[in-house]
Amino acid sequence: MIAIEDVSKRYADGTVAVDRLSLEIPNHSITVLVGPSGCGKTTTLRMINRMVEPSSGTIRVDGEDITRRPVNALRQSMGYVIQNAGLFQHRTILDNIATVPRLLGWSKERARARAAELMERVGLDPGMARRYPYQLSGGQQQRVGVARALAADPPILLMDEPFSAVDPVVRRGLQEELLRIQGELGKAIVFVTHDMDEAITVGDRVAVLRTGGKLAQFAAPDELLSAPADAFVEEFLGGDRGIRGLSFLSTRDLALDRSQVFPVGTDWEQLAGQKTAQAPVLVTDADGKPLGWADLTVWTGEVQTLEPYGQGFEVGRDSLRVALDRAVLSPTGQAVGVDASGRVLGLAGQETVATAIRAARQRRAADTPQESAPAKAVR
Ligand SMILES: Nc1ncnc2c1ncn2[C@@H]1O[C@H](COP(=O)(O)OP(=O)(O)OP(=O)(O)O)[C@@H](O)[C@H]1O
Repeated sequence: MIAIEDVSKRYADGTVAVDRLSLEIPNHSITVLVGPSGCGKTTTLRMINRMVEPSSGTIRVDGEDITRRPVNALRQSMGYVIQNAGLFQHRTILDNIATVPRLLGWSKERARARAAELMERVGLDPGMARRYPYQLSGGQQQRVGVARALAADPPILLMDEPFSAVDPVVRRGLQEELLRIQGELGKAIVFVTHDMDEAITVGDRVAVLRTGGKLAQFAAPDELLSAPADAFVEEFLGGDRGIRGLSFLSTRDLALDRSQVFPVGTDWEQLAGQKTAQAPVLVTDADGKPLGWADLTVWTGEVQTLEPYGQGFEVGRDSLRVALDRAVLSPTGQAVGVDASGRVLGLAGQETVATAIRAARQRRAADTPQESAPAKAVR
């Protein structure tokens, strides 16, 4: 654990960048520092690896005051990733990644073998090993930056706006990749961004700083969205925080309706005469996978041309936000809930989703353990 205890930083010109900051950053989690430009995020991060020395206060790693450790040893225990990756332009991708192991005295072969392993881990094609940074896209360069920071397997990873310089689509890919890697490696990651959406996507806990380097709120993303500490945090979170908060509520307990789901081979003529046929029905293939919507109210002797069902949601994996989105976009107002292999489990209309939202809110208000556990956004 990294413990920042009552730390302040006043630069030589008198600027107070960080003001009496206290934070506990647990192992095996991603802690995000977020806030407007100049609020002291980078200064805080750099005090952890002693690129900047605090004016007062103490920082401990696993209980030990970091000023007691030799700076080199401290930095080797912390991978560091910066915006634009900061790669060595005259070195190949493989040798960029092998930099720290080589500094630690590993043989060239061992360091390169480790670098090749890391390329695979961060999703880089092995064919890129011999290329130079300028021959890679911005997103690929960032992956190299992450691989390089992980090369000596440090327990701590410091990331300063690592994905800010790439376009939004690539950025989302990098965020997902980071979460996947973290799921495998379980580092203590401190991640700086000025983008609240990014903070909420990658963070287990988010520290919101205000100008002048003061902590405004330190909380799990769903708590930030549902209970911002003050007007500053609320404004920084931006609009539609209610809808965004649905990303943290699971579809696991949705009351799905199966009464309007029928497989091919159903006796449609008989069904057309029944009450169920007054609403659109979802037709599935023999395997239970959705084919499309059919309208049996105007029976012409065969099933009307099927209307595409659009996209479904995976029950338990996707969030209520996704389910609501699918219901809003559905031609029938019903979202199609499927299992991991794509078979239909049932339908959920907007009202069903709204009921699930109310139930989740009530559970949260009652603070049952199920809802009070630190939440990571489902999809
Ligand atoms: N070496 C320095 N000397 C004097 N002031 C500094 C120095 N480095 C940073 N500052 C000031 O300290 C404050 C915090 O800067 P810092 O870079 O930590 O903020 P930040 O939140 O990371 O900003 P950004 O999002 O724009 O990168 C700013 O007012 C900045 O101008």
